[in-house]
Parts: sequence; structure tokens; C-alpha cells
Amino acid sequence: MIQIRNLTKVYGRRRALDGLDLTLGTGVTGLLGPNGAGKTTLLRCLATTLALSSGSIEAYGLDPANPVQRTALRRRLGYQPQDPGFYPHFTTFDLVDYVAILKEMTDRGRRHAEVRRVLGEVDLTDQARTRVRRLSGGMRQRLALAQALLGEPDLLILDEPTVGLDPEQRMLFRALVSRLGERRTVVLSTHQTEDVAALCERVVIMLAGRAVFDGTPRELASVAAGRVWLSEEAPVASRMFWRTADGRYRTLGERPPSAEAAVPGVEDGYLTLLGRDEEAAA
Ligand SMILES: Nc1ncnc2c1ncn2[C@@H]1O[C@H](COP(=O)(O)OP(=O)(O)OP(=O)(O)O)[C@@H](O)[C@H]1O
Repeated sequence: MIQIRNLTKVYGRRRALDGLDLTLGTGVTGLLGPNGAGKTTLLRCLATTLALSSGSIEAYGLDPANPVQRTALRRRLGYQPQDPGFYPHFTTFDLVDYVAILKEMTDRGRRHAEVRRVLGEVDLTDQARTRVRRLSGGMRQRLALAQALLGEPDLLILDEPTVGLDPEQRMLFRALVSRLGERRTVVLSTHQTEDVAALCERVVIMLAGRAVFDGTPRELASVAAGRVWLSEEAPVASRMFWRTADGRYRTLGERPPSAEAAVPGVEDGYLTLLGRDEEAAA
């Protein structure tokens, strides 16, 4: 169990997190929010790579502000940063092995077996001897996930893990993360509302350093109830609409002429919620 209380993080004069309260348990929680909402800052605080300005985090009874407890907590977490900045000349295997050494896996045989295991989990076994600079963007993304999986951490922190993955890899990723979330706490940030619908039991929407929504994907979708429409013609008077795969137009907001009601999804709920917030701020 992880308790985040009144967490504030200030960079100079910018308040990236503003008195955030959140509890995380077993399962997959998705963080959604516009650019600059504070998602990465929150994940870095959880990963103990960033000191808090005020407030507290308690994870498994450990306080990351205490150096000894911070080390203990680091042993129990895996972190996939947004931009891992890998050494380009390392091979895939050596890079993960290097992280495993940093994670104090001292027994060489067991460590190598663990490196092979995590490379297998992310489907990179065939690239074990490939240098990092020769990997595609999606492969690097999977490499970043592999190192986070080392040692089967209780807490898995993933910052935009699906960026750059092709549709097949995205599907494999969702299956893997769903499986991992059965036994541990997984928290991930994403801009992909389909990821949230497909793999998160819980979704937290962040805006200006606060959590403005906390519920299930279904509850988020229902925020847009009565505001989603399908029509044959483009709705000229609407601001928010897009073409769907069947050639019809999906509109969010007021009902366009001759449109029929559609079942709202996570994206509809998310956009509606953000629109409401803009209205409230205006
Ligand atoms: N090292 C830093 N120094 C100064 N300001 C920062 C720093 N890191 C983040 N910020 C600011 O803090 C705010 C929150 O940034 P953060 O990266 O946490 O947002 P985010 O929700 O992850 O955004 P994105 O979806 O674009 O990744 C932004 O206004 C950002 O400009």
C-alpha cells in the first residue's frame, strides 16, 4: 500500500504538484492528463529520484525521505522513465545486466538468468546482442521496461510506456502489464485513452498538479453520458468531432441535427472532464 499525502513539488516558481493526495494498492492505475499536468513529477517522486517540496509518501511502511528507508524502497520498485538515456554502445543484454548490478544482484549466474527472463518478457531475446543504438524506438521502449522488471518489484512505475510501440507490441504490452498488476502495484502515465480502457482498473486524471478525477474507466466514460453522438454528416456547428472508422462522425457535446446517441468511452469522458474544467476556469 502506498499513501501519498498533501504532496507538493515546486520547481523554482512553478508548482508541478499542488497538495496531491492519492492511495495506491494492488492493480494497474493509469494517470491521464494534459502536458505539464504533473504526471512525470509524481512518478519521479514515487521512484525516489526527486525530493518532495512538502507532504509525504509512505510505501510499504517506508519513508523515501529517510536515506536508509529510501534504499530499502528502491529495492522494491522498478522504474521506466520517460527518457531513460541509455548508453548507446552497450548491447541490450549488457545494459540490462548493468542495471541488475546496480540493483545489487551479485550472483552472476542468477543475475544473467534474470536478465534473460526480463528480455524474454518484453520479446527482446533475439536482440540480446544488438547494440542499443541499433534498436528501433519501440525496441528501446521495451528495453526500458525490461530493466524496470528486474527482480520482480512490488511497485512498477511506468512513464508513458506505450510511446512508440506498434499495435502488436502494444497488445503484448497490455497483456504483460495486466498480468503484472494481478500481484503488484503498477502505476503508469499515458496519453493513450485506449491503454487506460484496456488495462487499468483505476484511472486518475491530473490537472495542474492535482487529481481531478479518481475512478474506474467505466466511471470516467460515464462522465460523457448523453454527450456523445454519431451522424452521417459532419456536424458544422460543433467544435469537437472526429471521423470514425465506419465513415460516420462522432461528436462530443450538444446533439448535432439528425445524430443518434452513442455509448461513451474513456476518451469521451476524459475530454468532457477537461472541457468542463476549462469552462470552470474561464
Ligand atoms: N526540472 C524541471 N524544472 C523546472 N520545471 C519543471 C521541471 N520538470 C517539470 N517542470 C514543470 O513542471 C510541470 C509538470 O511537469 P511534468 O513533466 O510533471 O508534467 P507531465 O504531466 O508529465 O507532462 P507530459 O504529459 O508533457 O509528460 C510543467 O509545468 C513542467 O514545465
